[in-house]
Amino acid sequence: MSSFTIDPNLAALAAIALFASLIYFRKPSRNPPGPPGLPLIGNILDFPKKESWKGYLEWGRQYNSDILLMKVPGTRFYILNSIKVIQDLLVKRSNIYSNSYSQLRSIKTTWLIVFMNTDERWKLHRHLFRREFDSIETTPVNRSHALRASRRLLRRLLTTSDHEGELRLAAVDSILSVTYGITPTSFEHPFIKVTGKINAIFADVARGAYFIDRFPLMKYLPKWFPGLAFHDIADTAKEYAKEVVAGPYEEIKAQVNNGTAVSSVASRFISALQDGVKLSKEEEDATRNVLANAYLAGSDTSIGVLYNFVLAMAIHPEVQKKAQKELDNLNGDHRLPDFSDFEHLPYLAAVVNEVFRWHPVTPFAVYHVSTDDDTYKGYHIPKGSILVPNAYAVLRDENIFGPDTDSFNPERFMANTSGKRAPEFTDVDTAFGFGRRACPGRFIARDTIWILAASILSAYEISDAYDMEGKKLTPDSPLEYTNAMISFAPKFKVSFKRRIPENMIHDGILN
Ligand code: HEM
Repeated sequence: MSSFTIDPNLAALAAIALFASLIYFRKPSRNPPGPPGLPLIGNILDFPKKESWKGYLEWGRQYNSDILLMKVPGTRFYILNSIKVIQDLLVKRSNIYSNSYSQLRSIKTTWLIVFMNTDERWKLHRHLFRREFDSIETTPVNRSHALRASRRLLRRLLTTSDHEGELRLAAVDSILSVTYGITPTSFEHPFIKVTGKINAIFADVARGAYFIDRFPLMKYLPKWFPGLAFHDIADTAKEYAKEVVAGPYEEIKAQVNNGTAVSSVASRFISALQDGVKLSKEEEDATRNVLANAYLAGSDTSIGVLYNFVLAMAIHPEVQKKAQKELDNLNGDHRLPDFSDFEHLPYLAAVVNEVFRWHPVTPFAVYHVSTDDDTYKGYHIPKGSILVPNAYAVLRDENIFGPDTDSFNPERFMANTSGKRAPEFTDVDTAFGFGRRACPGRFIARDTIWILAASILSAYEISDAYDMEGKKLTPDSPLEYTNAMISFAPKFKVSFKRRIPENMIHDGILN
């Protein structure tokens, strides 16, 4: 029998040669294009200072790519500039692209859904959100609150000169009525005050976190290090957070006990508990959180959209008149609109869609973080990368929404003569984020904005938009929106002129 032996030295050499050739011939992992940046600090100095979404869209054109890379030491930001790349990654591969990104996590905002990672606890919160804000049982009650809030706004507009304040109050009124049955008459309401303080703190922390975004290694430095004072502010936020989550909940519990509670998400929940429905501690905590989250996530966003609506109407009187004609043809001067009118007002629906599209209040939706290494179009995307979906870029895409997407034109959402709608998407879901994390409040958000828009247009004519320097605003006026996660129009003033008998507005108040 012949024996075959391998020289161990030769075998080792062959293994090394094979390994080296694998490394040598391995396809180099490519990066998407993007601004080159500087050694050591990468792209830290490149991030646009104003309306970043426009800058990213411009770079996309310049580098002829719908995916861009911005590197800072320790972190990679992938800018996603088209619906295709957003759907390919955040929707089709949502199993690895759905974690949230937040430096605020360092301040233990564990009750904020938007900053939770996609674990079982997050799923429970999303489930409760869906049940309370998007179900056949709850929608009619929620809508009745939004309707009442819109009627209260009409009455306040009769006498006020602070239109901006009244619009803010209306958005807050609607969301607080739905969640807690609370109808605030001013911003002095304690709950609004404490959430205002929390929001201010988040803004401060986000500013502090700005440096951490760009120098992630800073998070390992001690608290006393200059620039990290936000850690202390964060401790205060924790105290306020307790008030936001527990305060109104206890108030409604007392009302349920003494029989004065108005039907709301909170009162339904507390009544069910008292009727013997058994819940785990996690479920009870999650419900309390959902209530507070609805207010925090839903108020500033709704306020921003409402301002955009009023601004668009003031600078586009022809659009306003067309929507009013549609409303007048349906109800004339005999009644104010309600949700039963929705199907009969297609132009108004198009106006509301166009408001969400024209200047999205969340131009980047919310950043997502990847939980695994991935390859896309030959590009390597390492675990822990930050994905920045440019919703603004999608909402300005002429292949989807038709020509001249910088202009405010509701017709783009109307069926054309062949019965086909112009845009590929017949609504603006894109304005509400992507994949598993898409906004769970979008149904109540749309309802709220729709009924406010229908009510305001029925009862008032909006005109004479001026900026704060007193310059008249027109469709051609440059409007610089705030460079923030929730982006607001520059401040402006308008006039509201009543167009229906005053008693109709008073009679429209519902108890
Ligand atoms: C008015 C217009 C609104 C806009 C434009 C808007 C937009 C968004 C966006 C873009 C996201 C992030 C989605 C993503 O990660 O991809 C989000 C998340 C969220 N929104 Fe809204 N939103 C609005 C109103 C509301 C309202 C009224 C509520 C509550 C009733 C609400 C509750 C939430 C919550 C809880 C999240 C976090 C979801 C999660 O992380 O899983 N939003 N919203």
